[in-house]
Amino acid sequence: MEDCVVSGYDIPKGTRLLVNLWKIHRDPNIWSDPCEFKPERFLTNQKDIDLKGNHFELLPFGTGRRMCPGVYFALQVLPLALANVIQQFVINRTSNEPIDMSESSGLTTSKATPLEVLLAPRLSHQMYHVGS
Ligand code: HEM
Repeated sequence: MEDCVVSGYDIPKGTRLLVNLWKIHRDPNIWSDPCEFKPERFLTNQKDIDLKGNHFELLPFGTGRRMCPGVYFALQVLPLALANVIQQFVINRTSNEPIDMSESSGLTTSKATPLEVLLAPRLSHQMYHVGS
């Protein structure tokens, strides 16, 4: 390792650098309304974005040689798991209050206020049979 310069900043060798993905993922030069929950952006103007570490404006799985080795597994399983929940349950809110989207701080970001929902079976009860 050697001393280096990143974007004009002198970085001595041995420095531990943490990349602030929260900031990158809310860069207003890339994302319109960066703090708004707009999943449809990935079906429209950002539909060609690559999640696998090649487009540095969105790095949910990291990038480079230490990026997440579970990326392909996660991308296969997550839509299946979500589709199963949506297919099998009617999901309702417990109140009509606007959803509090504020975030807690930490190494990873989660909702400051948990979202409470009610799940009701959508299918006939035989469809939920598990075990022997
Ligand atoms: C939505 C699901 C997931 C997300 C968003 C995610 C995200 C990440 C991120 C951001 C890293 C750090 C990459 C870096 O340091 O640059 C990581 C590392 C890692 N992930 Fe995932 N991950 C997910 C699912 C999984 C799954 C399903 C597995 C295993 C089956 C997995 C196994 C690992 C391992 C072993 C590392 C450490 C890699 C290393 O340090 O070399 N992840 N993941």
